[in-house]
Amino acid sequence: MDMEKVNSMGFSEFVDVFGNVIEKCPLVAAAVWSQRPFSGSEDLEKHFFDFIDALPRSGQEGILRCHPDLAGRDLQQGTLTAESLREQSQAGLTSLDADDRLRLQKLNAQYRERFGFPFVLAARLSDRAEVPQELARRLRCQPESELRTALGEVKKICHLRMADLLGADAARVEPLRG
Ligand SMILES: NC(=O)N[C@H]1NC(=O)NC1=O
Repeated sequence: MDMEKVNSMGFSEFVDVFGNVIEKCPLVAAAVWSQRPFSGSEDLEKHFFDFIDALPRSGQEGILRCHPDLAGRDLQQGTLTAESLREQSQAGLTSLDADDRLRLQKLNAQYRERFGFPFVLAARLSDRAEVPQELARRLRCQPESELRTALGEVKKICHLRMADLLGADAARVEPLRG
């Protein structure tokens, strides 16, 4: 999909296409639509990131809370979004044995108890061995820095989902840097 096509989208189509680049937060796409035209994929992405950065802490925590746990209840119940299922599957989290699943669920619960929001990690950039290690490491971080880390992961997830939607066409319209 090229940027000309993106810039020509009406509101409903834009929200349909980009509504889940931030998990279960179509409001972000709804707000970004009014910023068009976009000069390229980086510009489009920057509007999503700027919106998140400008939110008060309660809004940023709200975005984190829209994310399903990794290897959690939504996966067991088959209620993940298509994007999240694909990401968790790529990281090998859909084929954990019962012990590993329980271990991750306990760590997820400890994390939520400590920080008040779920552990968020770009699963496609990780794997089933790394996820619990990273979770255990981040459990020891300070709340302020952990909020920033978690939002950084939301942005990585957004970047990858956007790249899936835009493909190479959008990259081609980016200005060359010399
Ligand atoms: N909890 C959490 O990180 N969930 C997200 N991570 C990811 O890659 N996809 C998700 O849904």
